[in-house]
Amino acid sequence: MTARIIDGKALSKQLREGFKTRVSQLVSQGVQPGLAVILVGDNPASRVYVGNKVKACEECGVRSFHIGLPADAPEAEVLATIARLNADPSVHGILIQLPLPEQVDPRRVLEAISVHKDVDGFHLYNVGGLVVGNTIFPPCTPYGVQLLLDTTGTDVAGKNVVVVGASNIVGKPMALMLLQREATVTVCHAKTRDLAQHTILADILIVAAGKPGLIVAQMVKQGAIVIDVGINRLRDGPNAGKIVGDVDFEGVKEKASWITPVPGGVGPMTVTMLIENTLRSAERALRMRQTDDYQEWEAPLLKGG
Ligand SMILES: Nc1nc2c(c(=O)[nH]1)N[C@@H](CN(C=O)c1ccc(C(=O)N[C@@H](CCC(=O)O)C(=O)O)cc1)CN2
Repeated sequence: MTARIIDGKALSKQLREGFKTRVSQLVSQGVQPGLAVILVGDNPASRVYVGNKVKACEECGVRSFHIGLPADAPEAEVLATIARLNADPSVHGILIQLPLPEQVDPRRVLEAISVHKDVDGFHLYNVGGLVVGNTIFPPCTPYGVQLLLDTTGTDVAGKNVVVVGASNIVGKPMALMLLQREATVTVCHAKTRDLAQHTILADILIVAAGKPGLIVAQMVKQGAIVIDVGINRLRDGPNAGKIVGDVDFEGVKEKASWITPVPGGVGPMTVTMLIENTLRSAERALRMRQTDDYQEWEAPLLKGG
């Protein structure tokens, strides 16, 4: 059996078409959705990702504000930039591209973003919301994976899901989102002994470890759904420069029922869900303006955020 492909590029295209209608509706009510993207330094991969985010904004009619800060920008300058954007009503979403240079503490910076504009979903309030199944902005990559899984028509309730990788931006939130949907979730990480003994039991295998070729066919259950979140640029060998995931695609596709490619699987969905969250934020801002009552849909805690 050869797996069917879960096409993140195609789903992204379809979702972005729908976004254009939502943007028109917002604009007709006087709200132009806006996303601010902060890049500190000039990491080449980060520059590409930020460029993709700005391009996606243009495609969907979202106004983008690209703020570039030098690699040696002090943390105070980053915090001051965020404070300015928090107060700017034309900005509905703020994201700071990760990783950050070492002089800038990512936690301090992420906590400085208003929870109302935290479209990456990395603020502690949103992270905590995942634990109780009620977050304002789900983090973009796991949110995208959830939609990709939905396209297979699979109900995750009761399924064995194994998440390989326990990062704060993918593995941990992914596990919480699937637990909320009543999956039986196992999280594996760098210290996990005998990874294959876990992965072989997975009805759904989600891999976000950042290690090319980590998952090979013998580690995968026949008929499993395999989602590859890894994005690795090969440095050496005949394929140097090529982008690959964490899964040996050619081998595993002969065993899985569904599989995401890299590129063209999860990556494009990360950017698409960022636009979804930005639109959601602009729609919330409009509702707040119309009713002047935050408590109608959010906890009072948010009032000062
Ligand atoms: N503030 C954030 N920083 C980072 C995040 C994030 O969600 N928020 N995630 C990653 C990087 N990332 C988005 O920022 C990201 C990575 C890759 C892709 C993507 O579309 N990949 C393509 C291949 C790209 C290529 O050819 O180079 C694909 O998989 O098809 C989108 C977003 C870390 N930082």
